[in-house]
Amino acid sequence: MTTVAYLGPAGTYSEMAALQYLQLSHPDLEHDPSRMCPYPTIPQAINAAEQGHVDVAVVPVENSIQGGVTMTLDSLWQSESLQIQQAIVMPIAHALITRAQNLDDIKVVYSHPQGLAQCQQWLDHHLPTVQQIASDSTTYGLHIVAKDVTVAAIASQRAAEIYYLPILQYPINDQPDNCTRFLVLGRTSPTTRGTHSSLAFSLKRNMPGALVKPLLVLADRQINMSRIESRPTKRSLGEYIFFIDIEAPIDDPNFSEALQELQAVTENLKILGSYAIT
Ligand SMILES: O=C(O)C(=O)Cc1ccccc1
Repeated sequence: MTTVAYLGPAGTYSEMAALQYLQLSHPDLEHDPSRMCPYPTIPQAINAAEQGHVDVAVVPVENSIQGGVTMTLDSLWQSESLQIQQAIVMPIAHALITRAQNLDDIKVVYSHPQGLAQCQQWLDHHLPTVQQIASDSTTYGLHIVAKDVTVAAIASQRAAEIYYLPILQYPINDQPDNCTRFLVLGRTSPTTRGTHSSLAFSLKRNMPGALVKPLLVLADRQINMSRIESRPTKRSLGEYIFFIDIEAPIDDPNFSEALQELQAVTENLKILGSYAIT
């Protein structure tokens, strides 16, 4: 039985992505709640998959407006055994969930940092003096919303239904085309043939042109990158790990040869997975 770790409690966008994954990968199976394993933070969900407590973890990795989810990128780099099995892109539309009758009655608003950031202009305009509290997930604050009529949370419409709480306004995200990419991480190689691959590497020395060399390997072989992002190595200021997405499967011969060449011009090269995007 496939078990799935995700950022909880129930009603998060990660849970919606996890349910979509189960439906796509096991269309014949009936929905079984015991497959769904909520964790309070993204690193804990990833760790559960790494330790083998669950089969896969479904975690957000990038938002179309806010960019990379740094916790996911950092955990992936540190992971010894996890591979990206699949990517899932989901549209995200946020609701303001509260028992308050008017916006004027709201004193505090809770959400995940991505939720607050994706509604920043709306908040500045409609709730300029309200205290914003960043929490581990969009649904974390809903138990407080249930008790206190001056509290609101930014979460999904589905979350409002699950907790039987009213929506005062929807949608409140600043950009209508707000999307988040989620990754399915597991200890085995993906079963379906990939179309995309992800790599991460650190550089040998902090010297002029160090990043150009790996990029030239890809450019010379006409290999298209669909994303590049850097994160600090945490060793010393100014040293970075680069995360790169490639529009090619890992078993493409041209790409396999590029990987050999990349070994020579990087310090530590990690293949994070070769997978399909749904
Ligand atoms: O907190 C959630 O619901 C998540 O799954 C993380 C998140 C938050 C905001 C947008 C997309 C994902």
